[in-house]
Amino acid sequence: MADENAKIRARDVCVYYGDKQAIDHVSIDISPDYVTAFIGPSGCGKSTFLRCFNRMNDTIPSARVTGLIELEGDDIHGDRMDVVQLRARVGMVFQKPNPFPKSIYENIAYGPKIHGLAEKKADLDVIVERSLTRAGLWDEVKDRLEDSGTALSGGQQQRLCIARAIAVDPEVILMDEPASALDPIATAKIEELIDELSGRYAIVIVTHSMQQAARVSQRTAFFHLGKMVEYGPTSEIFTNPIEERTKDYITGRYG
Ligand SMILES: Nc1ncnc2c1ncn2[C@@H]1O[C@H](COP(=O)(O)OP(=O)(O)OP(=O)(O)O)[C@@H](O)[C@H]1O
Repeated sequence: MADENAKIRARDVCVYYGDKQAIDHVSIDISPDYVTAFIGPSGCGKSTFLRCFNRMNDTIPSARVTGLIELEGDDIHGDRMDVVQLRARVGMVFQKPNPFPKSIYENIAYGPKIHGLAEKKADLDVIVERSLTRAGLWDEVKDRLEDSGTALSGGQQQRLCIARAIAVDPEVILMDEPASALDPIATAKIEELIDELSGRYAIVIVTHSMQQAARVSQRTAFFHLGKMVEYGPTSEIFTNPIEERTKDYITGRYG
């Protein structure tokens, strides 16, 4: 399972909410060479584990994370790790699009400004155009950059959120069911976008849809009751799983 190109290395990660254990000794490498999908029945811990990678569980008072997580060899829980910086390097896209109640331009420009990535307005303009172009949204919004981000359609808002994550030059993008609130056409656009972004960024996607996991990912991790039961190439997980629990899930016996 060790991957020499790994951006993130997680080893023996456990997560507890108070006394309740939600993740039980999970180890995985996350590489930019492929899109990784986390699948499994509701409540198995997919989102909890995903949130470990940029310390989003820190925002939940009862949550406690143990084990080792490294980003490019640096312990993300180490004293030298700046959490704001970490969350720029490991960006996140949520289930429900959550643009800031600001203009389309400001939604993208805000991160680069606070991270000091642009000195002049002209530099910011370049970042805004590049990020929106990469997120497949530029042509749709280039004439209305001053309109509010919240005035866009749901699918456009989600691509705006992806552009916002891209704008601060992340190494990893975490996506927690990014298309579950979208219609099939908007979903297809997000899936195309994931395909285009893969290779440039290490992408991890939590999804309830096995069809979506099969379409967008090259590696799949199947979770059950807080454990990572099986991990491997997506095609093998879906056609020739080793574990009985994986077989039961993908054949629809539970979940
Ligand atoms: N903030 C929280 N406080 C307490 N328990 C939580 C919290 N968030 C999640 N849990 C519990 O941790 C376990 C894993 O939840 P998690 O949301 O990570 O699962 P999931 O696989 O992503 O589920 P779903 O597919 O339904 O989103 C569940 O038992 C859930 O009830």
